Amino acid sequence: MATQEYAIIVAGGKGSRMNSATPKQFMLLNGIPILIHTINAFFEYSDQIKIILVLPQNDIATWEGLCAKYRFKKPLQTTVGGTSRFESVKKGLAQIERENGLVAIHDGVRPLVSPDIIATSFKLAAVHQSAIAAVRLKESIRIINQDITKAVDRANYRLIQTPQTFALSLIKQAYEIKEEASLTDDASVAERAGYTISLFEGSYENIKVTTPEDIAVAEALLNYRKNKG
Ligand SMILES: Nc1ccn([C@@H]2O[C@H](COP(=O)(O)OP(=O)(O)OP(=O)(O)O)[C@@H](O)[C@H]2O)c(=O)n1
Ligand SMILES: C[C@](O)(CO)[C@H](O)COP(=O)(O)O
Repeated sequence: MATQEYAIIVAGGKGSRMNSATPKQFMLLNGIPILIHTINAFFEYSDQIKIILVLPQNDIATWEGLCAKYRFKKPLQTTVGGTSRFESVKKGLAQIERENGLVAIHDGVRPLVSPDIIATSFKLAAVHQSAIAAVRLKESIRIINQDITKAVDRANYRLIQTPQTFALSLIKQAYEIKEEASLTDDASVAERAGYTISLFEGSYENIKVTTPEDIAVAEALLNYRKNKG
């Protein structure tokens, strides 16, 4: 691996939409915490990758317990997150001293990311400076303006996922901009900072575990994968 590859796995959120006492990144899928599935996918992609894991301040002890139980091939660097995803990513980036290399920023709660998707994101980011996983819409959509709704062409839209992989210098510079609520992902931050965004085909399996039914969907997808072989 000529270029150093990093992954920032953001798991610093509270999971308020999940309505669970346990933050969703620590909830179990087939008996294994969501975050462990996510980390394993990155180590399956490469054992040379440097992982920076962003955690909630209150869950460091939970994490230490998981480390003792799951014993990763390589050590991970950890840091405490902030009050928004933007702040958590920024804190993750601050852990990387180098300016050259590539970094995949990934939601800790997307446990079904595949090593292939991670590999594609690094390959494309090496060429285009950014590589953002995205999927086509499977349903019709309408735009809403007060009481009036209007059909729009779904072919003009994409659902955006992570990993969102960038040249390190680009994304470090981009994250110097002021935070705004509309900047919900890293591509929005890079775009606001003036950079062009490159998309690539993500996967419908790469769901974000957000609300309670997503746990059942994620487990079903894990089993689907296992049976597919
Ligand atoms: N302050 C935050 C907020 C979010 N995240 C991470 O960003 C990813 C995507 O965010 P989301 O699904 O919105 O997670 P939460 O913020 O935890 O959920 P909610 O919005 O329902 O509270 C998650 O892996 C989450 O842990 C983070 O690292 N730090
Ligand atoms: C980063 C992200 O997962 C891309 O789809 C998404 O923007 C996070 O949004 P959320 O509202 O914070 O879950």
